[in-house]
Parts: sequence; structure tokens; C-alpha cells
Amino acid sequence: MCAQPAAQHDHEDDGSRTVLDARDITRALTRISHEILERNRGASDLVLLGIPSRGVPLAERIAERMASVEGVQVPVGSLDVTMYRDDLRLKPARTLMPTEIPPGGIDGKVVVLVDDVLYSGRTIRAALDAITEVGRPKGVQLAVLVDRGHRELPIRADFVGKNLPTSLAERVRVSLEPHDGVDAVQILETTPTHGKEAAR
Ligand SMILES: O=P(O)(O)OC[C@H]1O[C@H](OP(=O)(O)OP(=O)(O)O)[C@H](O)[C@@H]1O
Ligand SMILES: O=c1cc[nH]c(=O)[nH]1
Repeated sequence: MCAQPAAQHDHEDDGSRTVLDARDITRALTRISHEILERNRGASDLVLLGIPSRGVPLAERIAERMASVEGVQVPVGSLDVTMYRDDLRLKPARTLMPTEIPPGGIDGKVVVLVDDVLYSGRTIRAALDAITEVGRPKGVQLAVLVDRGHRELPIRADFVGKNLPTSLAERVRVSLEPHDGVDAVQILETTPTHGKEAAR
């Protein structure tokens, strides 16, 4: 059998650097799925809530892998955090995205929040507020594809696809099928002089 070629971590025309390709992402999601099942001793009581936009397809992919491992369909929903953000007045208006809670709700369940990138932690802080409007889970855990560091709040992920040390002058771009036509995680340089807020 031929060895698979290693992921190409090339510089693209737009100056971005690919750090995870489609196979890397698949492997990371498979590992995260196993870790969630192991931590929770199976899939009962679990609800996956993806944070739009790219957290939702990631949650769906994790649920697909759990179904193939455990033979159980873990409920998947989406949680829009827009109205709970602490920077609503500081940034351009954001489009509201759907919040769709699975029919069984989240009361007494373990909610696993799923997002693509963990950075300052402010999105997840907002998500914890948004959850309180929906129900009272017995626990909340966090799965992210990429943790790029630079936390501003005491928030950490329970399940991480890839820890990616970055500078404040960089931006992590996650592309996912079918949203973006490709699966990739890339690092882009932004203007260093504009600091953290401009890099987001
Ligand atoms: O930890 P934080 O500093 O909050 O950053 C992480 C968030 O930033 C991105 O969302 P973004 O607001 O760029 O919108 P998007 O989901 O449309 O990409 C990303 O999808 C995370 O949700
Ligand atoms: O680099 C970053 C920071 C926040 N959100 C992203 O999607 N990328």
C-alpha cells in the first residue's frame, strides 16, 4: 500500500499558510468524537450545539462519527450568541443566525458547545449566557477545531483539534465543506500595527 503524502503546508497566492488540510481536519474530528464519548462514558445525555456559522457543520460531523462508533444519533442543534456578545456596540451589526434546539431540549443534558476557533473566549462567554435562556444543562463542555491562544477570559476548551500558537497579527481562517467548497485551516498575516481587534 502506498504511503499517503504528508499534508501540504504551503503558502497560497493570498499569503495564507495552510496548517490543516482536509485529512488533518477529519482526523482531528474523529479524535474529538472519541474523546467526548470517553469523557462522558457514551453518548446518552449528550447534546451538541454548534455556534454558527462553522461550528454547526463541525457539530454535525462529530455527531456522524459518534453514530458510527456508538450506533447512537446524538442530537445536534445550533446556538446563536449574537445578542449576548459584549462587543455589540463596538463592531458592525452582525446578522442573527438560527438557534435550533433539538426537540428533547437541554435540561439535565450535557451540552457540548462546538466552534471552529477559540481565541479571546468572548464568543464562548456569550454562548454560556445564551444557554441560560434555553435551559439548564447538567454540564457544559467545549470542543473547538483550533485553539489559537490569546484568551481574554478564564475559558478553556475540553476538546481541541489543534493547538495553534499564533501572533496577534495573524488570523486563523477555517474553511469547511459545503460552506466554503474546501476543508482547510489557514493562517493569514494581518496588519501588525492594528493589533488584536483588527485581526478579528
Ligand atoms: O474567542 P473569540 O475571540 O470570540 O473568537 C472566536 C470566534 O471568532 C470566530 O467567529 P467570528 O466572530 O469571526 O464569526 P464567524 O463565525 O462568522 O467566522 C469564530 O468562528 C469563533 O466563533
Ligand atoms: O483568528 C481568528 C480569531 C477569531 N476568529 C477566527 O475565526 N479567527
